[in-house]
Amino acid sequence: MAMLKKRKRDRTEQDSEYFQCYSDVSIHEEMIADSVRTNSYRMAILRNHPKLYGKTVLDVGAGTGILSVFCVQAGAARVFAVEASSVSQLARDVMKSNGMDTKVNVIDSPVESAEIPGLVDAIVSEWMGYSLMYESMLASVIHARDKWLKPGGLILPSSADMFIAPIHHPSVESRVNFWSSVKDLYGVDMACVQTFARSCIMSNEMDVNLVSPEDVLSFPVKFTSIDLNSCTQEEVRHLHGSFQFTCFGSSLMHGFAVWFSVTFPGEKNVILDTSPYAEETHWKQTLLYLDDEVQVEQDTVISGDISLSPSDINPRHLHVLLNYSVAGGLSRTKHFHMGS
Ligand SMILES: C[S@@+](CC[C@H](N)C(=O)[O-])C[C@H]1O[C@@H](n2cnc3c(N)ncnc32)[C@H](O)[C@@H]1O
Repeated sequence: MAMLKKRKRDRTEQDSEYFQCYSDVSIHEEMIADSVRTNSYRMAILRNHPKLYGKTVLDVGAGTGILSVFCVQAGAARVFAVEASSVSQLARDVMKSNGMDTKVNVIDSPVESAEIPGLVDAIVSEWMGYSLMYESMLASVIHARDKWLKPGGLILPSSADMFIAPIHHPSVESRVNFWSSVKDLYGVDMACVQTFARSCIMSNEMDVNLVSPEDVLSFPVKFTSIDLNSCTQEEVRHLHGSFQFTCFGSSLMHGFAVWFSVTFPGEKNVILDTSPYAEETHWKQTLLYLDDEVQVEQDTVISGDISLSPSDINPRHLHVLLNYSVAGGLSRTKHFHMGS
């Protein structure tokens, strides 16, 4: 029997599949309902009222249009709301419902092929995916910035930082231990499934999940930063950074958590923080599990490096390469995937 091989789709097919995901209401519902996300954008846009008043704004990936509405509320004279998925129709309805259809031009197109008359004073975009780079939407924002943003124009958000920390994750133990509890439930001994369960959980797939602050085993390390005013396509395609942690105390380490924050400039910066120490967002944290848990003690040193890049099969998907060593032991390498 012939092996089924994953067919590598061409870029157009991948993009239409990607925009199709944004044609459903549930993803927009999740984003708008994420009050940490939506209120951070709202506050950041309204606080930039002195820079937006009477100005022209480009909203890259406008979705249902809420950020464009905030821009008009902040005084923008004209907003180009560019949206490639079919929800652009809804954005148009939202503008009408809010009496903003004369100020906001909804453009149904990928930003890469949009026609914008002239340069803009500001760009706003919510482009961040899981682990910041999943979906690779930042490339579209950079494209728009280089083509349409006036020199010295405003870009919201203006920077992004990525963090990593070693973690304990109690769900690994509870899911593995579930198999030994089956005997109490139904009288059938299924403890032999535990090893398989552990290998499935601690796989090469990245897990989007929440980490409690008490399960972070050391101070986190900021391993890379992006300046949205100046970053290039090449720089953001491969993000890389190193880390060294000193553990707080005795614990079982299951892996690493990765998260990001973005900063909006203004008289007072607004920071949208997706860390385990901040209020929960729909991005949660991204977990990278080791193959086997490791016992760490107070002052155990964990060092290594991490790289993020688009997957070879689909550039919207994410590949992470992690090298790490615990207590000066053997250096280990693990590849992780999100999406493919
Ligand atoms: C994370 S959502 C944000 C939606 C909206 N701005 C909000 O804050 O609710 C990203 C949106 O950008 C759109 N998008 C992604 N890449 C795009 C591109 N190259 N051109 C136009 N729209 C794009 C997606 O279809 C999606 O609706």
